[in-house]
Amino acid sequence: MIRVAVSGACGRMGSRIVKRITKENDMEVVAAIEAPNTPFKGKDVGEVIGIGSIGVKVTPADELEDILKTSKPDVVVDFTIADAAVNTVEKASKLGINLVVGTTGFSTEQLEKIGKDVKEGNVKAIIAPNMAVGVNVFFKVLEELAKFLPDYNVEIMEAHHKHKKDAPSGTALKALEIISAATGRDPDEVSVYGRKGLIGERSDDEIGVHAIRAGDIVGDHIVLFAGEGERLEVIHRAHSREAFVSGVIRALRFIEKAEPGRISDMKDVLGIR
Ligand SMILES: NC(=O)c1ccc[n+]([C@@H]2O[C@H](COP(=O)([O-])OP(=O)(O)OC[C@H]3O[C@@H](n4cnc5c(N)ncnc54)[C@H](O)[C@@H]3O)[C@@H](O)[C@H]2O)c1
Ligand SMILES: O=C(O)C1=N[C@H](C(=O)O)CCC1
Repeated sequence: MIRVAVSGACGRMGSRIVKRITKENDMEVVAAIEAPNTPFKGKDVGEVIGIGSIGVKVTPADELEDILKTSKPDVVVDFTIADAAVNTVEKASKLGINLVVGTTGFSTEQLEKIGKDVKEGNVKAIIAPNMAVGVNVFFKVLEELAKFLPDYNVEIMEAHHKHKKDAPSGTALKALEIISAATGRDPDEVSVYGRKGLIGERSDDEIGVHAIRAGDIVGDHIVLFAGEGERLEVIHRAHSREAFVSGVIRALRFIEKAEPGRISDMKDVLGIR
């Protein structure tokens, strides 16, 4: 039985992850962590998220270390916000607890600290900005297309719900990273985030990245490769957050096989080379 602690347990993703785990026969929720000021402290997380009591109470994040020591999870799943996830990784790594992290919006420095903590703790960690199987195939398609179309102009567009706090999406940034690497470009040099004013002609090297926030859009990503007289558009549309949750469940079943001390991603989980 895989013992799972969920951080962000009452959020859009965390609540769906808790709900799904309760339906699986090889895993169980042993801790539900929420924001330090959560109004749900001490309440049964199942009742909070509307599935009925599951016998696990909501714990505020300032008690994270204690609840990890007492609940003894095999894995901590984090779908929170960047600052919180950095703390989750630090505390879990020090306690030798494996990690599945879906949170996005990390700074470069935060990603470096996460990598350092995972290495020092020699824990197994699966960290991915998008856990949907289709998106990770989409990433592979982008890598191959970029190699065949190095001279085409690339624009990356993403659309998410109005509640999303970070922009552009972690998925869009990963697409930028993949295409840049496949075409020998430095993403920090070529990325252009939106455009406004008398900006002059577009350089061929630049990669546009554009974020739309509206309504209840679950998650759309469109990447276009535009050349002379034609363009290719690769599109992924998430219809439901269940696409991400299914990826989390796959990651939870994979993690025992992951390499300790390094950050694995969904390519490792899905066997995509
Ligand atoms: N990797 C993926 O497949 C994937 C899919 C969806 C969302 N995400 C990312 O997951 C994150 C959460 O998305 P969401 O839509 O669930 O957001 P959300 O705001 O609905 O949920 C976040 C939850 O974290 C809680 N929280 C805040 N600070 C905390 C702390 N210090 N400790 C514990 N919990 C804390 C909040 O109270 C909230 O309940 C975002 O970064 C988003 O980009 C990733
Ligand atoms: O709902 C969100 O927030 C999502 N964020 C991920 C990202 O930032 O790439 C993708 C899935 C949805």
